[in-house]
Amino acid sequence: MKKDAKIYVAGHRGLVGSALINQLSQQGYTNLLTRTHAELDLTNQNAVKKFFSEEKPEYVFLAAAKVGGIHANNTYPAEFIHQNLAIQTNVIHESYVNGVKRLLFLGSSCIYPKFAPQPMKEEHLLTGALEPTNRPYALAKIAGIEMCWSYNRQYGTQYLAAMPTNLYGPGDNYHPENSHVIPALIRKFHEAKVNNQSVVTVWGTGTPKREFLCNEDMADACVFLMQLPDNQFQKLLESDESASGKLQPPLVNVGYGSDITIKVLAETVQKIIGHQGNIQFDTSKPDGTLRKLMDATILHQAGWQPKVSIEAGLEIAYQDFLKHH
Ligand SMILES: NC(=O)C1=CN([C@@H]2O[C@H](COP(=O)(O)OP(=O)(O)OC[C@H]3O[C@@H](n4cnc5c(N)ncnc54)[C@H](OP(=O)(O)O)[C@@H]3O)[C@@H](O)[C@H]2O)C=CC1
Ligand SMILES: C[C@H]1O[C@H](OP(=O)(O)OP(=O)(O)OC[C@H]2O[C@@H](n3cnc4c(=O)[nH]c(N)nc43)[C@H](O)[C@@H]2O)[C@@H](O)[C@@H](O)C1=O
Repeated sequence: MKKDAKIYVAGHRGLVGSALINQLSQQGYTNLLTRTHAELDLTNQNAVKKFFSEEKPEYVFLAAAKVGGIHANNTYPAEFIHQNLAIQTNVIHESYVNGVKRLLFLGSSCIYPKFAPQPMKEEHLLTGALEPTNRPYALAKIAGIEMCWSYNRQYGTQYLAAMPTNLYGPGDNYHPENSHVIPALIRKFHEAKVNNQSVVTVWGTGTPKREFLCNEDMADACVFLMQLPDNQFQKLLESDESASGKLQPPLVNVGYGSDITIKVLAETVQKIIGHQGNIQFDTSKPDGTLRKLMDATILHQAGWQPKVSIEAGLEIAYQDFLKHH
């Protein structure tokens, strides 16, 4: 990507999109193209068509999506499948029609089977049943991967799908019910501290494990992937050398490398916030997948590693929460 290349960051005000804008700006990219949701509804086929034909971006980071935690996914399944299918279909197709050089589609670790072997490799896609709490979202993301792969095969495009693990960081959504676990716990422990409440309720049993990556690292990995020289990028698109010997979609895992239980996460957040008191587990709430650690060997072999530890990342996230609440 040349420094003056026209780069469209879809979803630039979101957790990942905002970090992408920071990362690209810091690296000297000067021609960033953005539209807010109000300016361009990516579920609107005609609006997306008009936007791409007028603007002709050269590179696309597709970080716009309907996103939420376990409760939101479970409560609004129709919105999750409809909006994600529409956004990605419109953006991927118009990228093809308008000659976009490279596109990075962001999926999610929930595309892998609920009981996939751990750590989960790219080749585990479509080898078993999905976790029910986020199946509509996961199926939309799987369709997005298949669409990237199909366009690459039929039209020779260069569309790569990156699968992030659970993300957090500055600019997160701190909604009490609809957010992911880290922003939810930051809010709960902070509110308990300022209101002198001794007990904080954490959903589920506390035993599920999650792998967490800071949005700054996620954006760094996305830019790293899009900057790969042609031969290396092409190799990721055509990675058919899996252990199973089967053809593989253009898919790459983006993870931190280790996971922790929700109980340990809650205790860590409690300590960082300085809340004194007890944690109680509400087992009427779903646990979701028990474990979903990614195997990020492909990305590591390409030369990328995360930089932000979970403790450092949680500190940064809490400071961001304090700035805005
Ligand atoms: N956060 C996480 O833990 C994980 C995220 N991912 C994936 O990473 C990507 C980025 O997620 P994240 O940054 O967390 O999500 P956010 O919800 O923070 O940001 C998504 C962005 O997309 C925009 N958007 C949503 N719908 C539309 C639409 N119809 N038209 C235009 N813009 C729209 C939102 O705008 P507005 O808010 O105004 O609607 C928002 O700016 C997504 O593909 C997500 O699936 C994958 C795994 C984990
Ligand atoms: C990234 C990923 O995010 C979603 O999946 P998830 O990993 O299950 O997401 P989560 O962050 O919401 O929960 C993680 C764990 O944490 C527990 N938990 C405890 N207490 C709270 C709590 O207060 N809020 C939330 N949200 N969870 C809590 C919760 O019960 C669960 O065991 C997908 O739907 C899908 O969107 C997706 O791809």
